[in-house]
Amino acid sequence: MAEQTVFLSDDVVARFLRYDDLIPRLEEVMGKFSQSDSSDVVQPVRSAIPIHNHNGFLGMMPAYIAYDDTLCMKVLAYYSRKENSSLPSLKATVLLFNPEYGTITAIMDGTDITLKRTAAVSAISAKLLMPAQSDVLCIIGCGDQAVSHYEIFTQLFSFKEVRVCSRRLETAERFAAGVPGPVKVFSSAKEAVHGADIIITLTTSSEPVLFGEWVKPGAHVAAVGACRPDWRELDDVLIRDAVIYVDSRDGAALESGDIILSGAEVFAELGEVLNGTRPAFRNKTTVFKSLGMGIQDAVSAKLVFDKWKSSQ
Ligand SMILES: NC(=O)C1=CN([C@@H]2O[C@H](COP(=O)(O)OP(=O)(O)OC[C@H]3O[C@@H](n4cnc5c(N)ncnc54)[C@H](O)[C@@H]3O)[C@@H](O)[C@H]2O)C=CC1
Ligand SMILES: O=C([O-])C1=[NH+]CCC1
Repeated sequence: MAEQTVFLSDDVVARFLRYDDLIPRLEEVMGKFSQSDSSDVVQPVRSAIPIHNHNGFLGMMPAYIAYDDTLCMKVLAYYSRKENSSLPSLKATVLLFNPEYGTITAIMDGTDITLKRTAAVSAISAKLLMPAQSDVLCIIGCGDQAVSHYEIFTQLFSFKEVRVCSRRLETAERFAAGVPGPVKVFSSAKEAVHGADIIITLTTSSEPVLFGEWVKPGAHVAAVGACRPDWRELDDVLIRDAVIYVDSRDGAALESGDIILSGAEVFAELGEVLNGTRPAFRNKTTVFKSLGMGIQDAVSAKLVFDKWKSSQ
């Protein structure tokens, strides 16, 4: 019973967390989450407390996955940083428990888990919802999440063109110089998204950065930032005209400023599309509003721990 808690650094986590293992596990757990009659997956909406003095919040994300007997909790600290800050916006730590005794099996740095599982979930939304012929990908916001999103989107799909835009041109240029493939840098989001088939918003903005009148009809938008009830990344026109998919309806109703403040109706959870109980409207303009879920961290942490353990 008295196992020793192991500490896994971000390098170790990154070494054992691979997209090809992660994606099927995320699809499975999000599908189970969206089965209303299932108690296989337990996950409350994230609770958050403000860190007033430092312009941030602390979020707690517990989850229990009965079918895999995984008990986990991610704790994340998010900060609205100044553009020139050298500090990251997000620090996360993942606790993996022994579900029988309640002891802590592993404490992992949550950075790589958060980057990869978020990008993988956006890629799942794209697989289901982006137009069948998708040639142009546009990424708005060129921070840490942009790197993981670029990585998985260019691995899984073949785009003819990848465009990026950020609040400052230098940030987008630095991103373009750091990734392996060709990327077109834009100084204006309006120009960057013109004609794009898929747009990913990955900003720390609390005001809209993407407007419906710029978006090509039928495009798919994965909106990953704006995770508080009074923050926006999308304007009312886009969110009201699109078919809205979310990771969790309960999460969206409590945490997403884009949904709450626009009064938009959520059409489906991604898990419902995965289960085949709600359709994927590839021909319509779609938005996937991502907020992040504890169950996504839990399957990632279990995967990392199992791989690490079998390597010992
Ligand atoms: N849905 C989910 O599961 C998760 C969402 N997030 C969210 O993703 C977003 C990005 O996270 P990170 O990449 O870690 O942050 P970061 O701080 O590394 O990068 C943010 C980027 O947004 C850009 N930006 C800020 N305001 C902008 C504007 N008005 N127009 C264009 N670009 C702008 C910044 O220049 C920067 O390049 C954050 O909002 C974070 O909360 C992060 C983790 C999980
Ligand atoms: O799920 C997550 O880790 C986060 N969602 C928004 C900020 C971090």
